[in-house]
Amino acid sequence: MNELFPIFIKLENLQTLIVGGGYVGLEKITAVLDNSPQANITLVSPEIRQEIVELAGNNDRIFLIKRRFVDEDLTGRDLVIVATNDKEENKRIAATSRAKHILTNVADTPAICDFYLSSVVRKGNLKVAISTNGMSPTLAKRLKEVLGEALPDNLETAMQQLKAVRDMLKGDFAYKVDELNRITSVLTAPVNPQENADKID
Ligand SMILES: C[C@@]1(CC(=O)O)c2cc3[nH]c(cc4nc(cc5[nH]c(cc(n2)[C@H]1CCC(=O)O)[C@@](C)(CC(=O)O)[C@@H]5CCC(=O)O)C(CC(=O)O)=C4CCC(=O)O)c(CCC(=O)O)c3CC(=O)O
Ligand SMILES: NC(=O)C1=CN([C@@H]2O[C@H](COP(=O)(O)OP(=O)(O)OC[C@H]3O[C@@H](n4cnc5c(N)ncnc54)[C@H](O)[C@@H]3O)[C@@H](O)[C@H]2O)C=CC1
Repeated sequence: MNELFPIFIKLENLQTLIVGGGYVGLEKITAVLDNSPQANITLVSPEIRQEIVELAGNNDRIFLIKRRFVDEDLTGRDLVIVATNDKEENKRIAATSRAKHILTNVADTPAICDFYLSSVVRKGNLKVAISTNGMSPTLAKRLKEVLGEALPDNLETAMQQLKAVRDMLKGDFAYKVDELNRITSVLTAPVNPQENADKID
């Protein structure tokens, strides 16, 4: 069973630290920025991939520190992603970070992560995050592709119309819930068997 609790975080309100500026560091900073372009990110690493340097060049919320991690780098951070190629150092950084109650992800050791990144389907305001509980990130990536194709593009219009109705509805909470459930019931109603039979004919 997957016991992870999914939440959607406003990273622009938090301070994120990424340790390691190699391939995985690049993947993680890209994942963060694709979802949360306003995120405040500090990345510390003695060697930093050119793609990361370019990202930082175009974004004044990204700070690069070109040296090895020191414990003081954790000061003022809310979220840490550890992605060096030194497994033992990754473990040590994670232990120090957790001791400071900072939510910590360690790219090469799921067992000591407080959270995992997910595969993300995005359609306008809709976002679906997929977790395989660390079992198969590749399956998560494939499912993202399948769901992305399957979800209709007009969901954004539906969402905007429902928001307008939601903003318009007067009355108490229970009334609003009833109304919104009534209007959207068509989305989950079983398809009329007679209608299907007509189509087959
Ligand atoms: C536990 C977790 C922790 C975390 O990183 O947060 C984790 C751990 C590990 N990943 C590894 C490998 C790969 N990871 C990817 C890809 C992604 N990995 C992501 C998340 C997660 N990866 C978390 C669990 C998510 C879940 O529950 O499903 C995604 C979804 C999100 C993101 O990273 O942004 C992103 C897809 C994004 C997308 O495109 O949608 C690929 C495929 C590829 O790159 O094409 C490969 C190679 C193929 C393979 O191994 O499957 C290894 C072995 C390293 C080694 O062998 O050295 C470990 C460590 C281990 O398992 O021990
Ligand atoms: N979670 C995931 O999605 C995946 C995780 N991994 C794992 O992630 C780890 C990193 O892999 P890559 O990025 O490919 O390695 P890499 O060799 O490309 O990059 C490692 C980076 O860490 C930096 N570094 C080393 N020691 C450091 C320190 N003390 N402080 C700060 N930075 C330091 C290096 O300068 C380098 O920039 C590996 O252990 C790998 O097994 C690999 C693939 C996917």
